[in-house]
Amino acid sequence: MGCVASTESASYNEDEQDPFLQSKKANAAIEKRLQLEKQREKNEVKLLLLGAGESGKSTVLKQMKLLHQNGFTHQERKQYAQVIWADAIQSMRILIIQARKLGIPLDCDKPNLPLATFKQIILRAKVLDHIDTSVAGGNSFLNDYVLKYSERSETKRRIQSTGSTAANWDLTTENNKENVNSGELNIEELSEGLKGPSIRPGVSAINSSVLDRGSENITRENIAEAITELWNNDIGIKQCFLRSNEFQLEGSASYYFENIHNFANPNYSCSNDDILKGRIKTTGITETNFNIGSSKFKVLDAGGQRSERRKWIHCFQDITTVLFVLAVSEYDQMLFEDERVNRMHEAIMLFDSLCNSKWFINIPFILFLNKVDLFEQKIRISPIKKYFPEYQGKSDDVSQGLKYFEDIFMSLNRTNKPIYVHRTCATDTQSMKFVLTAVTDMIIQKNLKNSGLL
Ligand SMILES: Nc1nc2c(ncn2[C@@H]2O[C@H](COP(=O)(O)OP(=O)(O)OP(=O)(O)O)[C@@H](O)[C@H]2O)c(=O)[nH]1
Ligand SMILES: [Mg+2]
Repeated sequence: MGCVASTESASYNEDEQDPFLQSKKANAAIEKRLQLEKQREKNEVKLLLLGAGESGKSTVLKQMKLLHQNGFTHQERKQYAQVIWADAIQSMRILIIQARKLGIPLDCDKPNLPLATFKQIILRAKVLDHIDTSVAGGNSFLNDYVLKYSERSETKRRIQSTGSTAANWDLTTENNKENVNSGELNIEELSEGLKGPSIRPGVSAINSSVLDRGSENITRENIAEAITELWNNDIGIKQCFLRSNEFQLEGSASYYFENIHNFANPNYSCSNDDILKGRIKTTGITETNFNIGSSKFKVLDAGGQRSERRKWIHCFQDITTVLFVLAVSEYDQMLFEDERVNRMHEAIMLFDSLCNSKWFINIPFILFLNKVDLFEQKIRISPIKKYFPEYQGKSDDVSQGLKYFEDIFMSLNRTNKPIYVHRTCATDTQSMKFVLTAVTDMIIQKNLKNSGLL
């Protein structure tokens, strides 16, 4: 026994001193590590979310976080509470202003009606006095806020945009640059000259006295009450809302109004549904990692507005699958960036250039026909034919309408790659669970097959 042991030990020592054997061992170890790395890489999926602004890309990512991560952080819940509160007040303000522009009579413009007081509260409230801007996102929140709500920026957007099609997503062009300057913070411009009739004595005495003491005395409760009253009781506001495809309004405005008393609480922490309904524009490209089954998913979420698209090319390398999100309900709306361009036309142009680009010749595409819930509500009041005269289907037939747009997108594919289509409502967690499970399973299977692991 002892003899064997001593022989082994001797041979071990000899091996250790043999430089040839040592380097052979080191090579073998490196080889093994590389093999493992390759195996891991083969199991890694890079999913790229693309589509025009507001189509729902980040909402899809949020659903993935709910499904495969621990959901949202406390900070995110607080941040969305601030952003939604600001957007709710501005959305009601926009409805009042746009009603005037569209010639829709408002009950809150009628003298002697209590609604006039509520209108004044909304027009006079200084939104930024009522939120914690640092929690809402600091400078990027302010920049986005100015861009969204300043009338001056609105005019500038129209002037600056080229309005042409392909050039808008030329990754090298500087034409789409939007000059965001926080020095232009002039939100009160919105209500200037639109103050309407003065408040009559005796009408809604409590709120009138709030206003008499100046806008700094307007509380969050006053604002929440005003929004609720105008939303529930002013027929003109509802009529204007039904025509919101004619101007820019947050897609979830009605949800904000209906839940305004939650957002009015400065300590409110958003629920999952609130966050799914809330909107924070993506700037740049975010990367989120998930472990799904034995695969690693790297999900890249790119900002979809025109000025953001110049950055896209930086993440086109080594993509496993592209998920293109289309807001199918937006066939009757104009771009936020350029109000002369129809949102569906923009999405068609975008899909055409991406699907047939050299980067993605052999990369499978998934197409989400998103916002089907809004599409269903909309087609009855806003006929597809008015915006797409070639449409031959019935004006109130949801599946014919969806098929029409699906066919347009499928016909754009001039490559041999497959396109997998799903009809989605990205804000609906239950249905998205099924869709995303099917999608990720399919991607994993395809990826393993392509890597020779299956
Ligand atoms: N009703 C409804 N709203 C949706 C749906 N999908 C997204 N939204 C809402 O649409 C708004 C925009 O969604 P985002 O996910 O931020 O859009 P995005 O594509 O990431 O936009 P960018 O970051 O600007 O490119 C949010 O308020 C969402 O809640 C949907 O299927 N139905
Ligand atoms: Mg986004």
